Amino acid sequence: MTGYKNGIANGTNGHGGEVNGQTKNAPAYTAIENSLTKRQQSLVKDDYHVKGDVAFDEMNLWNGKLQYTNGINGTNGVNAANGVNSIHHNSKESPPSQISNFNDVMSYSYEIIKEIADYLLEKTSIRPKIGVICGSGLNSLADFLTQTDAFPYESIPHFPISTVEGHVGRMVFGYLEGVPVMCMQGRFHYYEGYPLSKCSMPVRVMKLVGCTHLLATNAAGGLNTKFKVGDIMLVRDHVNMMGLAGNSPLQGPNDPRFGPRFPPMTNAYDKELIKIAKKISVEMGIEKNIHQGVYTCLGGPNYETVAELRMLRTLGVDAVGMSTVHEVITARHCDLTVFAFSLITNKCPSDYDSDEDEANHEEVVSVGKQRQNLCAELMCKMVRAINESPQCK
Ligand SMILES: O=P(O)(O)O[C@H]1O[C@H](CO)[C@@H](O)[C@H]1O
Ligand SMILES: Nc1nc2[nH]cnc2c(=O)[nH]1
Repeated sequence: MTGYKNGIANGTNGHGGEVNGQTKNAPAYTAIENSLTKRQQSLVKDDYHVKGDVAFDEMNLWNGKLQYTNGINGTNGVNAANGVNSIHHNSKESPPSQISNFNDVMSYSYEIIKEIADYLLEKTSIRPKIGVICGSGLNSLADFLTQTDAFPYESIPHFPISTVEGHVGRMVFGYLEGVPVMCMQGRFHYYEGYPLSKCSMPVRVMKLVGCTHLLATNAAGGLNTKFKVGDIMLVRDHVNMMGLAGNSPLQGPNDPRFGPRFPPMTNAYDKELIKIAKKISVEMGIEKNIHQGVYTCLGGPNYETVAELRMLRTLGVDAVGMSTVHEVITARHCDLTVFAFSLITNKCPSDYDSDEDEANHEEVVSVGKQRQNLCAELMCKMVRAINESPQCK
């Protein structure tokens, strides 16, 4: 292991750093800073003032200089942008023990994600504006793309593989309604054994490929008694149960090239796009089957007990699944505009004597397949609307 010492700088990405106590200029960093939106700049600036921020504390970003007093160069070839604060841990040969999932949070540096994005951009001439994630049973949404270039996950450097039935495991580039998109035909879940940061890593790839929007779909259990199987819930908000329990895709060193240490989530799901989706549902004549609501993600893979479902309902949750929330947090962190919908694939029982069948994945996938055309139509119309929205210009 390279080991790490106080003040070691990164040499690979043009950043300066403090080497043996001397500060170097960081021109590349200024370019990154300039590329951030005003909102991000102000948040990153706030961030910089937060004492104890893991990766970038003691960083003099605003003078165009990057000073790491406690940067780390080392494990898995990471650079100082992923440096870990060693204030509590000086000059040791092993990762700080207080970061229990150290290798996980270090495994997808900005440079690695850039490498993935560059790999894809080199292999396709399509320049997507919108990243789409297909939920369980909704893989066929990708079949609506035209002029496609498809990349099985195992062919993409550093990519995890998809292990869940109903998730094909390909990144498909193509056009929907003439709009360039990239589509994850299969997502990664926490229950597959991937840390949340890895599950949502492709969202950062979407950002670096040039997307401005994320359109996420999922299969979910309906808690709201008004929801019927086959209905669609436009996600208005989420309750981040895993986050409340201390698990976040943004855990670990923050790299401000993606976004600020403490991103807000007040308007995680774009209001305008929800309005547009409602209008579209009227045009499609399915307004009775479209609802708005709150989604939550649990770790899975087991479905919920009746007591858990009652608790979630009390908390104001309308639909429950095992995905999306960490993807949305990652997307908002890097300033992608988000639209998401859940296909209600099963009803969640509220008592032990319920007539409802117990949730099972076959049913989930089968309802997805039955409703794929409806979901595809909504998705196509939303893609067209997003493309016409001012943020996409
Ligand atoms: O969220 P998506 O991937 O659509 O799938 C949902 O359906 C599966 C369970 O049947 C879980 O993976 C859950 O998250
Ligand atoms: N957690 C969870 N995920 C789902 N995905 C599809 N249906 C369900 C459900 O009832 N619960």
